[in-house]
Amino acid sequence: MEYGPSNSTTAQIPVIDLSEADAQTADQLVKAVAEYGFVFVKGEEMDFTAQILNDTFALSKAFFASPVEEKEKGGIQANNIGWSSMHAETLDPKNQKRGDFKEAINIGEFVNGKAQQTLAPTLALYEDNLGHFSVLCHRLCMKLLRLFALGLQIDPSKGGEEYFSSRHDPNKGPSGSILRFLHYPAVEKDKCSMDNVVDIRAGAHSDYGSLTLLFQRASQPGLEILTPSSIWSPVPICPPGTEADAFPPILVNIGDLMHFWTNGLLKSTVHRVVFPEGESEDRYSIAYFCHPLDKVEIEAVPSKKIKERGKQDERQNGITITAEGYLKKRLAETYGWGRRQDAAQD
Ligand SMILES: O=C(O)CCC(=O)C(=O)O
Ligand SMILES: [Fe+2]
Repeated sequence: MEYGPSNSTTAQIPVIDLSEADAQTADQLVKAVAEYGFVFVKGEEMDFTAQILNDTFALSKAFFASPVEEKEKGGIQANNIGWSSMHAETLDPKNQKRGDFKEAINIGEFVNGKAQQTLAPTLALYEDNLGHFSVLCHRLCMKLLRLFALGLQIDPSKGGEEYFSSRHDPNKGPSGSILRFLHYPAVEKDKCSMDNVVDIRAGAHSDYGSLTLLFQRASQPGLEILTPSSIWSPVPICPPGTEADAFPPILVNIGDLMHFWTNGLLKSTVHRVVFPEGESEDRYSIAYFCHPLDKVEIEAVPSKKIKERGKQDERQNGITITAEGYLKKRLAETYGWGRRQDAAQD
């Protein structure tokens, strides 16, 4: 069913206000991601403003509009950083004949406000703004990670509320966290064939890391999630009650690493991006993929809630892996980089 048709009813993803970052909010948040794998968050003190978002989207647009030769100079590398051209990525290889109808630029971590990669001239001019945006994203992720730990009732002697955030602290070492701009051009209907699902903007997949933030533009839909009953549901951009907000709430989803770490309590959900029905415009989205520090061992989380759930822990089957090892394995599977002969089996 991972390539089935879309339902017309939008997904009922909860919207949570983070202004009061208390135990009740933490509980709501954990419940939402345990059920849907996705949640919308809002709250003024997050430091994002409509202006910052508009400027960042404008920068993304300018980058994608720049000459191919310029973008190619920073082509994607095995470290997952750089520009991936149209169709270069195939997120659902079993069901796609052509690669995703998208291009993307992955920007790695900033160190003291400086990008650790050569930025194309369009982006280089705004390095400070990009660095600031990436800091705001990470700050929000740290806040969410604290709330997850609070909601999961992690043993205070084992790190308590700081259990996840301390393992994502950029001052303690590098991680695979990525700021990603995405561009999905509008395609004429007869040039793509969604009916037999040959072409898709982003194939069905789940994200790899701890959590992802996603920023969308009000008139550019396309994201869908696979619901537990195997139905594809469109994700609204401005869910009910947020229409009057200065900008749409930020969409958060759980990645596979966090799913594995919490033994499936915080759930990663399969999603995809489709061509909307009727007239469409280009879609621009911005994702922030938050990963633990490379060296972090993904050990069983000392949480009362996870224990109470009583599901068999996958890590008891002798699996020990670092965050870096986990990410490398997933990237090899997506891009065929450094693929080992046995990669498909594990
Ligand atoms: O553009 C979007 O809405 C989703 C992007 C996405 O799912 C991804 O890059 O992992
Ligand atoms: Fe994704």
